Amino acid sequence: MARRKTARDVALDVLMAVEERGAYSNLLLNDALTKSGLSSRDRGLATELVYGTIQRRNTLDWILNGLVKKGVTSLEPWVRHLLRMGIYQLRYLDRIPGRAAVHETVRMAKERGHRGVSGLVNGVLRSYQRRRREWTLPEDPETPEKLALATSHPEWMVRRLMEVYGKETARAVLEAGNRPPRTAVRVNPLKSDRETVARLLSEQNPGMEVEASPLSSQGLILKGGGNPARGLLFREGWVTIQDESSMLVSEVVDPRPGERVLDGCAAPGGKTGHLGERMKNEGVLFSCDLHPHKIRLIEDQVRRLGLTIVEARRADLRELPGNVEPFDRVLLDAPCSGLGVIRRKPDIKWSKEPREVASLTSLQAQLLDAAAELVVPGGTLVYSTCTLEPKENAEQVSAFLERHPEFRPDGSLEDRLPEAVREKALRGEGWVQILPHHFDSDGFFIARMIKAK
Ligand SMILES: C[S@@+](CC[C@H](N)C(=O)[O-])C[C@H]1O[C@@H](n2cnc3c(N)ncnc32)[C@H](O)[C@@H]1O
Repeated sequence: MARRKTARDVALDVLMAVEERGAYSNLLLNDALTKSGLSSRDRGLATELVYGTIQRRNTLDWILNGLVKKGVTSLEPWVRHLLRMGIYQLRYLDRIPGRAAVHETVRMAKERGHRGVSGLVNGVLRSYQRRRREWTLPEDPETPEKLALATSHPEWMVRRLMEVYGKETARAVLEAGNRPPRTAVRVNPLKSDRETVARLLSEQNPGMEVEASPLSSQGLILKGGGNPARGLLFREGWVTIQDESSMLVSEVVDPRPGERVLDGCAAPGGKTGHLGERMKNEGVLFSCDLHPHKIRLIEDQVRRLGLTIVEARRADLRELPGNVEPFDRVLLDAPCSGLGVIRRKPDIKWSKEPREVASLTSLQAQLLDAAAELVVPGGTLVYSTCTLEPKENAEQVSAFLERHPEFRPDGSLEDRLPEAVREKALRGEGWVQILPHHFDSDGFFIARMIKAK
């Protein structure tokens, strides 16, 4: 009978699949954990190994390049992932004794390869244990190369962040990228209120600390004490797991009951759900996405929340003008390079390339042009991304406003932002940029514009 998979086996399978299929680590990991039958402790270890190994890849490869004769790229992919995971445990997981990490890694090498591979794995890990002082990271990294190594990000990203935000801020952003994401939930005002839900969550989850979010009036931050996605409050639609910066987006859209609202890039439906809640389930909420397989995710979301005003449809936003009546408010939460959500999806660091930004900015401009046509005179357009790249954010919006003199940046945005955001975030005319270290939340850009009457 086949041996049951351990946390390390599951983690290695996910690491290989992320690279082979180019899929997001969080989706693959969730899927693998659901099928694994692992205890909650082992699920925690598998999660830490997957995220940690991807997060620290730069630093791990720097070490491995000093230990593997022909360098880390000469290794078969599974051996490379296994060694990265082994070194990760030795370097970053103090609670795992070194000999257990080596023993388990060598066992996996034996099971998956021939004797030569397990010999190599054993030799590399033991050499690292003996020589680990040789890999001391600079305490105050001055250059982009050193900062890339110390924070384990690709050099092009470090250079770009330094160029845009300066060295100190870039470093704070990069360090925030390595911190584990906080869990936040949005309370559904159609079912309850923030105080009641905070009390229920604390009662139902011993050890969980619950705090009000400084970013959203509907948000709660949860620390420790279980997974809210498994609880009754989630299943019954009282809460939705969502990052606090994301919550701010629908608050800035500020839709009113009875209006016609479009969520133009909607899947998986996090913001659609929030818009529907704020509309008190009255009016029309048209929610579309390009990819047919994602429409079900929006439908599941709105059903769970008890929303009946949502029409979820597969559509290319660029083809909607002329085919639907215009809307009082349009949200364009555009596809982007995702540099603000690296702590949640660390694989973005290694899968994105600078040239992708160029193709994304051109897609975003096309989406914005289509969205503009879909707003009624006097209506509101909100553009948001979860990235930190100005070409996709403030520069994108400036170019849009030049192409569309019928729109003006909305100066009232300032008054709509919570005080904490006004104090910390970067702001321009009608836009706000939250960086990941400001609130330990996702990095987000939000711009609000008004169409002339
Ligand atoms: C950042 S995600 C949206 C996240 C969503 N607003 C939420 O809060 O859950 C961007 C979405 O845009 C969709 N998309 C990309 N190109 C599109 C297009 N031409 N028309 C409509 N949707 C598109 C992608 O499939 C993706 O789901």
